[in-house]
Amino acid sequence: MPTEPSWTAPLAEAAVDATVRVPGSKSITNRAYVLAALSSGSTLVRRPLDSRDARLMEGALTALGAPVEHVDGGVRVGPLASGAGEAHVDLGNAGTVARFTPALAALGDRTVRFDGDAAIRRRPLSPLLGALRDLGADIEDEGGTPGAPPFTVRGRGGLAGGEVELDSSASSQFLSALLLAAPAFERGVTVRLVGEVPSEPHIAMTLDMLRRFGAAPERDRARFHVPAGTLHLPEYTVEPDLSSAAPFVVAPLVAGGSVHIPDWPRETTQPGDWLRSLVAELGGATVFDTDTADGSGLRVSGGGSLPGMDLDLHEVGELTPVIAALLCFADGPSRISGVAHLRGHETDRLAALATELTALGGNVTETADGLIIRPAPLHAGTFHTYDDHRLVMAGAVLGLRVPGIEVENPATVGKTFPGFVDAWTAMLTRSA
Ligand SMILES: O=C(O)C1=C[C@@H](OP(=O)(O)O)[C@@H](O)[C@H](O)C1
Ligand SMILES: C=C(OP(=O)(O)O)C(=O)O
Repeated sequence: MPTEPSWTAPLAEAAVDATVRVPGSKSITNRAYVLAALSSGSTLVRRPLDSRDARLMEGALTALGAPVEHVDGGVRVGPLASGAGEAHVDLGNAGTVARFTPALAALGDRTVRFDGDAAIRRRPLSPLLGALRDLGADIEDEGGTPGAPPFTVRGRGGLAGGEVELDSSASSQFLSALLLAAPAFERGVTVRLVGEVPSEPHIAMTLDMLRRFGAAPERDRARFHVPAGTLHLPEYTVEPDLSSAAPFVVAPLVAGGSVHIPDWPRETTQPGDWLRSLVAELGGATVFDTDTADGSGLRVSGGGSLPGMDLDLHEVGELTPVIAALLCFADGPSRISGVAHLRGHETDRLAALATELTALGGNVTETADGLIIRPAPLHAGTFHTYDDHRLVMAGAVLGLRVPGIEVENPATVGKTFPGFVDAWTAMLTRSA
């Protein structure tokens, strides 16, 4: 991964007062691309995310035989075309690519090798590969850790489908992967979940998007059934990424003032929408505004002191780094729980946050499934980011109140938000 000099996260010299446009949702963009590739006709995906993870998905689908074209108004993705031969898929450190694309290879007829960054080799995958094998996929481990990249999928031109058991407790993306590909199996797929699944909103997102593309998924508690069917949706417009919006949403709680985020959806399956209730619990306010010069969106305001919080983030785990940074400024102790699976994210996020916040003077301890954060004054220092985009965002939040926070390798935020540093700097420049 390319690295660059560290970035001194700017201090908020005044209350914030800014409009911030955030890029398209990673989770929605990469689902739309996968569903488009599984469809009978092409889909124009409007306002998609353009970032490392989105480009990796575009590259994966191209390698698997789907045409992907950047056109006026978005990205057009066409159906997967059959074709023999060998292909290679670069997973980078994109969970969505690593989890969503092996099933597509198993349904095709190429021999496809999957590998990516060193970090993706350590992230959980084997329960999904096991379920795909149970459904008839031919997947060969290549040395290393069994059930982890690198591995090779030998497509046999289709799979019958049927019923399969899945443990999706390490990542909701295993379940989403089977559900997204299910309509292309001859008999569809029925998944019986064992254990709990985190990130429930992302499962709702998968079911919602399947329906929009014409599938008929059904859920009965831990049993999911998606019948075989033909998908097609000529156009799909991607919502702004509400998890990428998280640092901007919490900025007024730390610095005072308000931030307007255009196009925040009134209804959404994105986990980031939960931030609206968090802001209210922390003494801030959110309002949907319709008549600003920048169009309709969400206005977030804050200003008072922050109480300590007891938060189970099981359903919204990807928000943890930014929330942990925010809670360092609370005037009472906080506990974050329900996120043991974050140890298998871009990095072990619980260990990384405890280490980095402690090094800056924080009183932060790791628990088995979360963090305990007690009030303590923070000081200047380097905030290491472990090639994790959300740690860059967390470092930026710390810098609002603590002078001299040096965020290491800020470019790694390009996984989901390539223009983050500029957008953050502009928010503070306009507000000063
Ligand atoms: O399906 C998705 O798009 C995602 C699901 C979640 O994964 P986990 O369930 O592994 O946390 C989330 O953290 C990730 O950022 C995106
Ligand atoms: C866990 C995350 O990413 P991925 O899609 O790589 O799992 C994340 O974005 O917080």
